[in-house]
Amino acid sequence: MADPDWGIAAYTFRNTELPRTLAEQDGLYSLQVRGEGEPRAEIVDAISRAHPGSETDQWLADLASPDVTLLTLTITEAGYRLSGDQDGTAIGRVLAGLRGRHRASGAPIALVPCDNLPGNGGVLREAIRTAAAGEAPDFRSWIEDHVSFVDTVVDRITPATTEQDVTATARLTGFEDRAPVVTEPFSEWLLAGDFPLGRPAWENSGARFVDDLAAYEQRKLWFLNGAHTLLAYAGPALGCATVDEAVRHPVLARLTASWWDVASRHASLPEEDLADYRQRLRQRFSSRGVRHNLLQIAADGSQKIPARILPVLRAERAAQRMPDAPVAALAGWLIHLRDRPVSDPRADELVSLAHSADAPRRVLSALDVTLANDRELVSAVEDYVEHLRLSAGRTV
Ligand SMILES: NC(=O)c1ccc[n+]([C@@H]2O[C@H](COP(=O)([O-])OP(=O)(O)OC[C@H]3O[C@@H](n4cnc5c(N)ncnc54)[C@H](O)[C@@H]3O)[C@@H](O)[C@H]2O)c1
Ligand SMILES: O=P(O)(O)OC[C@@H](O)[C@@H](O)[C@H](O)[C@H](O)CO
Repeated sequence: MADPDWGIAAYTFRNTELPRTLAEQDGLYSLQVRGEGEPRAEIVDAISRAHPGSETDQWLADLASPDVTLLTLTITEAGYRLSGDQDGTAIGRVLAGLRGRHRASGAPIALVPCDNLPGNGGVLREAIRTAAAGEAPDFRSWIEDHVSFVDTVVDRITPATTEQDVTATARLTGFEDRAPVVTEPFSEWLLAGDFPLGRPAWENSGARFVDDLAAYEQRKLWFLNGAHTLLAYAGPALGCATVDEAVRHPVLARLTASWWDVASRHASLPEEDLADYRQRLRQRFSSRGVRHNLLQIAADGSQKIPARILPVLRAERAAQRMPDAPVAALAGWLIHLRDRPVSDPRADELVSLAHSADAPRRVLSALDVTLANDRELVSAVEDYVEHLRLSAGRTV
């Protein structure tokens, strides 16, 4: 492990099976790295304890303890949304933990979101501030002074584990592991922010600490996640199920390259850097080592498209251009909302809009009213739905 002086107390609030499985395995799990050559596996011993979120007292005790110096969160993009009642949400649970910490020791803490959101540290800060609006003033000012919100970019393609992964890992390690993780060889973890009570030596495992990661975050969200989103919606419309299959489809390969060309026009990093990242992405996406299911990536489009696709599309429309790749992503999303099981915090509203008359405009307006008022764009999305339908040779 990166730093044997540290250990992780892991909590999952929705999946009650995983902490039980991990506890039965003494927190050990195997990491299988699959690239183009032979897969390799290692046993990870970073987790000291695993708890279901129902162990509220333990959660509160951990967060109150000054021995706990940081909290990472991986709760998907949708996890940062606030609804009326915070109880039972991830943000509500973190706030309850901070309240206890303030009362108990008042020790500072670093919060480290690891989800694919632009400015994820700032997003978390705003969510906590909003949730704490009705709290006592001294607690609110303690949050401002003692809680550090760290920005991160986590870049490693790690699809959900399948039963085949479980079997293959057992064959490789000889260890019967019910919670293996399968990933690719590439990995990049960037962090920017303060750790007031210290942190593990993550740099020993390749993490990089930078002052400002906005340009890297933009590159990752647009080039990797934006292309994933494009493929997740246009891919199934053309009969593809996984990322590696999709990038071998001639129409999708061309759209992906076109997306990267368009995104390059507006990205902040130098052209050589973007070209190098694209080159690596081509290899990463086409690897048959990790089979990344497009329907997994298709979840929560309403939370992902605004960060990954719309900034580039807006910049292109401002320049009076109509690039086909972002239009294809939106058209594919419309087909997805009509035809597939939709997992999204706004699913009911979006599915109903997608089946309404004037669907392209109304679905777009759920994301951005200005874009929905762009008649040329609405009509391009409508035409692209038809184009995908004809390309697939099926009725949408
Ligand atoms: N897997 C990857 O390749 C990868 C790489 C980089 C970043 N990420 C980020 O991590 C996130 C999670 O990916 P994962 O592979 O760990 O997925 P996962 O399905 O294994 O874990 C998601 C976790 O989030 C929880 N969750 C889901 N919706 C939630 C909500 N509304 N509120 C609170 N918790 C919620 C689930 O219970 C689960 O514990 C992604 O959405 C992405 O933002 C993933
Ligand atoms: O649910 P998402 O779209 O945020 O994530 C799905 C994949 O795009 C994502 O997990 C990538 O594999 C990851 O971001 C690579 O670093």
